[in-house]
Amino acid sequence: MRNDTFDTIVIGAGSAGLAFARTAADLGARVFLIERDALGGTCVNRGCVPKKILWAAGRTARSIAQAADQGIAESSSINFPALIRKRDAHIADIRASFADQLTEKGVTVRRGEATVCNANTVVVGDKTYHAQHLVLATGGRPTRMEIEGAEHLQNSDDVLSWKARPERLAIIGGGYIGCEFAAIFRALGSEVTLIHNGPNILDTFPKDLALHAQSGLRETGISIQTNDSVTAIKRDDTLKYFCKSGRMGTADVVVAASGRSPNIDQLGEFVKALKTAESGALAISNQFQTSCAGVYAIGDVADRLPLTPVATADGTTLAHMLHGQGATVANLDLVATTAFVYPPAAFVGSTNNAKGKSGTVTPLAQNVLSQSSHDPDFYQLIFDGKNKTLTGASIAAEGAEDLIAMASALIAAKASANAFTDATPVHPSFAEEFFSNTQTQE
Ligand SMILES: Cc1cc2nc3c(=O)[nH]c(=O)nc-3n(C[C@H](O)[C@H](O)[C@H](O)COP(=O)(O)OP(=O)(O)OC[C@H]3O[C@@H](n4cnc5c(N)ncnc54)[C@H](O)[C@@H]3O)c2cc1C
Ligand SMILES: NC(=O)c1ccc[n+]([C@@H]2O[C@H](COP(=O)([O-])OP(=O)(O)OC[C@H]3O[C@@H](n4cnc5c(N)ncnc54)[C@H](O)[C@@H]3O)[C@@H](O)[C@H]2O)c1
Repeated sequence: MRNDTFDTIVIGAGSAGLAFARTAADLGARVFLIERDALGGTCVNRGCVPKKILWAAGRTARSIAQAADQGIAESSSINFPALIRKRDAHIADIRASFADQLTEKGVTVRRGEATVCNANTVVVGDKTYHAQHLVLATGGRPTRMEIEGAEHLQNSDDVLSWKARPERLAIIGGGYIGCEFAAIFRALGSEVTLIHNGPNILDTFPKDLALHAQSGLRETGISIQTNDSVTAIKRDDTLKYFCKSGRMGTADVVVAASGRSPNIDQLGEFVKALKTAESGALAISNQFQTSCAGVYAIGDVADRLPLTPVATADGTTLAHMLHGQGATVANLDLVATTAFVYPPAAFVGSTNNAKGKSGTVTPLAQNVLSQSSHDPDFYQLIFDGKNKTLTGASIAAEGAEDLIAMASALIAAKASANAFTDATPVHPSFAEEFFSNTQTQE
């Protein structure tokens, strides 16, 4: 058997590419996986994992700072370099375990930058490889802002490789990344300004949840400038940023978190000619096929939802489609998501500002609990007006990133409003409050 010819070539060993390669190999396919950087891609090396470790440290710092309220003596000092060393060692272990798994499963891994010649041919360095199927799983990168002094900006890749914590931080963009970094670095002791170009942060989230998160971030001392943007950065003896509103600020670091762009352009002319969607990502069919037969796209490079669980699910599904008995494509309406602020803000399903949703949405219950606590909890349940089945949920509370998965399962099971009346939650608990309000406000 030729060692340059495979059943499938996969470009990119991030969440999507790894899921595809592992599953396809389990199904008996000969898989060739190309990666130019570290195994694990964005999520493991410069995304979810390093971010969540910092988030967990920030949560601990906040708990210690609030301990005095509970009669516990307060004392905290953060050794940032030690935290980063521990985090990076953990990430190195994950990468090593990926390498072992791929070897065990017989996936051929090639390190280097891939260029696509046609639907069946890929070049890495001076070698050419062939396959029946080609899977593009090249992910995305931070979008470069085109402003005066852009060379002074840092991005999420830079933030997650910092060895020291900046004292004064300005962040441009109030999406997931901007809000999470703002919350984390504030919790770790930095002075933070967040500059967002819309009327409120987290503008892809249900409005009430986004406003709740915004006021929570402000309460921690983060300065949030909405309907504003940075137009220029200048460095002389200090780093200065100039805003559209006329405001000016100084910071040790200015971070651009204004969005991400799919990695399409570096793959060669053949891929550049594939059809893209409005989002800029590759347009795909409901079988993940791009505009060229035999060429597939999964993960952030494809026009889906740029989240790890979607990349992983789609990679697994496509492997079953190409090398197994087929599989059902993950329903994006059931994908739960969380912004890791404090407390985490999570939602799933239809929202009061969801795009493309039809029918009536009736928020049955909405409440702010624990007025005396530092982090009031928030929830919102959306029921289909006619059938009173649960179609959406928002939660901002300690543990919301886990609770929201239960809401997703209830939506999948088409739970009715009665499910909340029939079930008896724990006392005293957050669930107790929102179950009983659902019952009384129906
Ligand atoms: C700061 C941050 C925090 C995040 N937090 C979360 C979170 O908490 N939860 C969540 O669900 N999602 C989160 N995300 C999003 C998540 O990381 C992505 O959705 C996910 O990693 C996408 O996986 P992927 O496999 O599509 O792409 P990637 O993981 O980006 O992998 C693509 C791989 O392709 C390689 N590649 C690209 N071009 C080539 C080429 N020409 N040749 C060879 N190799 C190539 C790249 O080096 C990379 O390793 C976060 C993202 C960021 C940036
Ligand atoms: N917890 C998570 O699941 C998580 C965390 C991080 C990232 N992600 C994924 O990564 C994707 C990218 O995240 P992101 O936060 O970079 O992008 P984003 O598109 O979610 O948010 C960017 C925000 O920046 C604002 N913006 C753009 N240009 C601006 C400017 N010039 N001035 C001020 N504001 C500006 C936009 O209005 C937008 O709200 C997300 O959509 C998400 O899918 C997920």
